[in-house]
Amino acid sequence: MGCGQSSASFFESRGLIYIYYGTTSGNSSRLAFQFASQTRKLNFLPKVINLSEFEPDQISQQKLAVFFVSTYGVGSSSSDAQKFNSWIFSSERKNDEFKSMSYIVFALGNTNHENYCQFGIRLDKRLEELGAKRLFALGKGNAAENTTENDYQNWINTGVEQTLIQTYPAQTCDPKKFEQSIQKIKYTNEPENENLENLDYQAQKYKSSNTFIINEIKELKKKPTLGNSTLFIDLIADNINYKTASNIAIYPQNSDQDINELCHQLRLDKNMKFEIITSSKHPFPNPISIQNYLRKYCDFTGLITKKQLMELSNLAINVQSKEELLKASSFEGRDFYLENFQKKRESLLTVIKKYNIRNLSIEQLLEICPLITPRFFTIASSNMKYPKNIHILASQLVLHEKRLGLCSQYFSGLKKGSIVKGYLSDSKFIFPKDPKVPVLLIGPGAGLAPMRALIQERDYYLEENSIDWSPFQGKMELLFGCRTEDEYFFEDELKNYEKNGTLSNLKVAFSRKEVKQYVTDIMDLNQIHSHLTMEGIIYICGSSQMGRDITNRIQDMYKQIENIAPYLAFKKISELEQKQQLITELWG
Ligand SMILES: Cc1cc2nc3c(=O)[nH]c(=O)nc-3n(C[C@H](O)[C@H](O)[C@H](O)COP(=O)(O)O)c2cc1C
Repeated sequence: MGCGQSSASFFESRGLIYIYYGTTSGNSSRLAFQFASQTRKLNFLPKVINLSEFEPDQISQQKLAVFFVSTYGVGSSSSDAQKFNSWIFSSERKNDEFKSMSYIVFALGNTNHENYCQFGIRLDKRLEELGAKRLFALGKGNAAENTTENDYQNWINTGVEQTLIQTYPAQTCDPKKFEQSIQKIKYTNEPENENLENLDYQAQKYKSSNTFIINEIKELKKKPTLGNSTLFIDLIADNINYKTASNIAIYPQNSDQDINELCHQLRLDKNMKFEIITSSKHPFPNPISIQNYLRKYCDFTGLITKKQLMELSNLAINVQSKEELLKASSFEGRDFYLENFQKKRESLLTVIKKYNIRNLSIEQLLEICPLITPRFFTIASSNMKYPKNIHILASQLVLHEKRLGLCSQYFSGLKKGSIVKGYLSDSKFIFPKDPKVPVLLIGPGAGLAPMRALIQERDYYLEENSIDWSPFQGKMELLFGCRTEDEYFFEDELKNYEKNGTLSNLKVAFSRKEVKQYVTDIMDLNQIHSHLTMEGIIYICGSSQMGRDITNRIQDMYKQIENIAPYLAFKKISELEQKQQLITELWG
């Protein structure tokens, strides 16, 4: 098909729409592609571009651009958008440089973080400052409750599409002039081709990622139960120079069981191979077998989205099923969706089984299923102590009624010798600028991961009698928290570090013992005050809720000890973050 979707509108188009995204864990790219498919249906010609590939001399001349950008750190962008971030906020930009552009921004973030959606908010303002015309009010997607995708859909429903249609009437166009990105497939007998060249940013990233062999994988909890288990994974990292306490992103895969169930339900022959017919870049290497597409790329076990429900409602044969799916996909049916789909963490797989949908094609899967995105872990080892191994800790996630999250499911099927794909990226756990300052590490549960790496780093230099070279020459103290002794990870190792002087102090809070304590209860506020006065650094890792509780305690400390007003105590937290005296990495 040419420009439009139907033969009647074959030569009709509303023109090019540039859709930019900046992402780390894939949410922004997922929405960018979803938006592209929605605008394509409106006869626009979408061009999806990762912000790492923006063209400085062209972007400001583009007439219509939509940005999907996530926030990381102190109002900053994801790392792929860093270059764009510096460029657009540079004082070299002129006030009317973007006067030809109309734009819309959708910001992704998480309300558990201090700077909710800040990068998107800043970008939205900055484009206006540079003369661009804001076509629609900024949208925001909140990952805190996993509602990013539905926040997006609700935002779309407030009139984004109507505004676009009204502003850009369809005009006759030359279909050859525009690149098309409609994905058609063709079944083939050709061999699978892992080396396809013309890949988009995400696929390129996957292709160029490293492979790691599992050296050891074991449970850390003495009495693990479903959903209360933490794996220790030791990956062989020969020839890979990783940074202590940095991040590793791992690509999970769907299990044989889920693939078989999906193929059985949709009557797909998993050994059939297909190729994607597109003049744009490919989302993954192909030709590929259905089973490999489903295993490595198709995310069909994530929370079902309203868009997927809408597509499934078109395919349901039973009238009641059709109505229910349609209701769940609608704005009015949001409570119905929440109760029956979101809370139960239903996925495309569970819904097609429940509603007996049998006629979903590979083309439709490509259209409505996002690609599997990597999961990030903070490295739990020091590259000085373990130069050839990367350690991670992975807590198990149960979605609903014994169903595991994709990555937990993937890890549960791995053993010594299994191969995983992933890549390294920076974390916020940088070393102190002044190695002599004291550091306080707070990392309950799996939040211990980066702390263990930092402790190992100091221990390495002490063992080598070369503490003057260590990035941690000042005192190092650890506050760890868990429910009972059964969950006291690396107990012997940590006690040893205290014994040999690597740790000046090791304090553990048990939340399920007679005296219930959380890490916040073992924080000595006077001591923390003098720690910060000495320019000491506090590293925190764990759940967002725990991170908030800890920063609230630090605010209490300022109120009590310095006797300052609550808003000033609050401000102190951002100041500490800016001065890199408070370094946090939080999840959930
Ligand atoms: C290490 C880390 C830091 C984050 N920092 C912030 C932040 O400062 N402000 C915010 O609103 N969201 C923050 N987030 C949440 C992400 O922006 C959110 O999960 C978003 O959906 C990610 O989009 P992406 O998958 O496209 O990267 C952070 C997430 C992580 C993992």
